[in-house]
Amino acid sequence: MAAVTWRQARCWCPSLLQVFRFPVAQVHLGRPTMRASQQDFENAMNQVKLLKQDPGNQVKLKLYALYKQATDGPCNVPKPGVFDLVNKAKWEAWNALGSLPKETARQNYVDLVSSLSPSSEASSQGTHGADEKVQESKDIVVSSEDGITKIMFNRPTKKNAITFQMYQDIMLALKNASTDNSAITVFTGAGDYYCSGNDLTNFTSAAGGMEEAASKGAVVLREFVNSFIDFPKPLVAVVNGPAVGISVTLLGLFDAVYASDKATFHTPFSHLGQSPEACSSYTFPRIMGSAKAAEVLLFGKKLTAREACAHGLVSEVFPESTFEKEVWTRLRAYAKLPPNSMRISKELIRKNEKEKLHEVNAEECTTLKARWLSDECINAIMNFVSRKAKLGRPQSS
Ligand SMILES: CCCCCCCCCCC/C=C/C(=O)SCCNC(=O)CCNC(=O)[C@H](O)C(C)(C)COP(=O)(O)OP(=O)(O)OC[C@H]1O[C@@H](n2cnc3c(N)ncnc32)[C@H](O)[C@@H]1OP(=O)(O)O
Repeated sequence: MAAVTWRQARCWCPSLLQVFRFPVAQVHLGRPTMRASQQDFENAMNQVKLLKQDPGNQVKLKLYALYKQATDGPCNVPKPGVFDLVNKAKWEAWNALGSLPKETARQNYVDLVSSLSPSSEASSQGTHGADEKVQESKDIVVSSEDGITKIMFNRPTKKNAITFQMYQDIMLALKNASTDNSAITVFTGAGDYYCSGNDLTNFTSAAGGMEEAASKGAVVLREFVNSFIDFPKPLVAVVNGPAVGISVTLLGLFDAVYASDKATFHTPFSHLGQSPEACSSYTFPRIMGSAKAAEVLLFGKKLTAREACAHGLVSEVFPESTFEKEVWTRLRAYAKLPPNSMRISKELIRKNEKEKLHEVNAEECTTLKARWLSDECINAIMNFVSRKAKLGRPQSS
């Protein structure tokens, strides 16, 4: 329906940039709380007016929606009538942003404009077309095809362990995916593992002392998990092999989890002298019940894919031989569903617990920061780094 309306709108009004008339003078912004300042935002608005090439109606609608969200907040004006095609298309684009915070909308607006400017045309952030690589980074590969943005852990020689840079790349990928043309976003892993969790050398290789690394780690982790809590589109994990640590706990924030029958789910936090993250101290007991969650989070009990499915963490398990084919066929069909409807439904599902999730995330990060400085954790990491310990092997003291 939306596509038809938009096509009609294009015929009726070829120059939507004029129709949208970005009202620079009417901007009243609060104190910026994220990275894009008011000045960045205003600069971006001016940059839009200087664009040499028409960015296309889709992009203009997106700009309009982000601008309105950043300045007025969520759309709460009545929907224009069916024959008011242009305003209806604009309203729909704005309304689709749901409760996206003003600061995030402002940041996304600035990012979108910067991706349109000539200087960044050749940069890593491309426009999001079919089967297109949309983000170049060594260990996180982002591509877009058939309405699906795929974010792939791509460090198979290290079992896709997540480095500091990969945390940053994933946050950027999620931010881009939240406003690109795709309907759903999918995480998967390259090679035999889905992901072996946090790279245990993140802390040992960090510049500065442990104290500094722990403080930085807590900030990065909080921001990283927030980007999953706030992600507005359906988020799906295609778990192609074993998953460890944070790659497991994050699954509690996904909308669907499809697993190969060779996947396993392991959260060895006590073995590592650490504590749960990614809101799992809240999501896991809710998903699997407190008794099973305790086994998994306190005692590090590894779940098979079928066990994880029986306990509600996994949506469905597929035989390894047909896993990729079956799952991607299904996802391509899901990606054809009306995207606004999916976003709105997700928002309804998440709305009542978003605040709670942010609260839990903050508390888990504070707890982890202290854990990272504990002897238990430092010894466990040093044991791994010096190859004395690996999951499943007894730890030396
Ligand atoms: C400035 C600070 C910034 C910090 C940024 C934020 C921090 C947020 C932290 C959030 C908290 C997260 C917690 C977790 O995720 S806890 C879980 C951590 N993961 C592990 O404990 C797994 C450790 N790995 C293993 O036990 C085994 O490698 C594994 C069972 C996964 C596989 O064993 P296998 O025998 O099949 O393979 P190898 O051991 O030979 O592995 C191949 C190579 O990969 C390296 N590897 C694997 N996993 C990790 C890892 N998690 N971290 C670092 N390196 C890893 C392994 O060392 C091998 O490398 P080499 O070939 O060079 O020896």
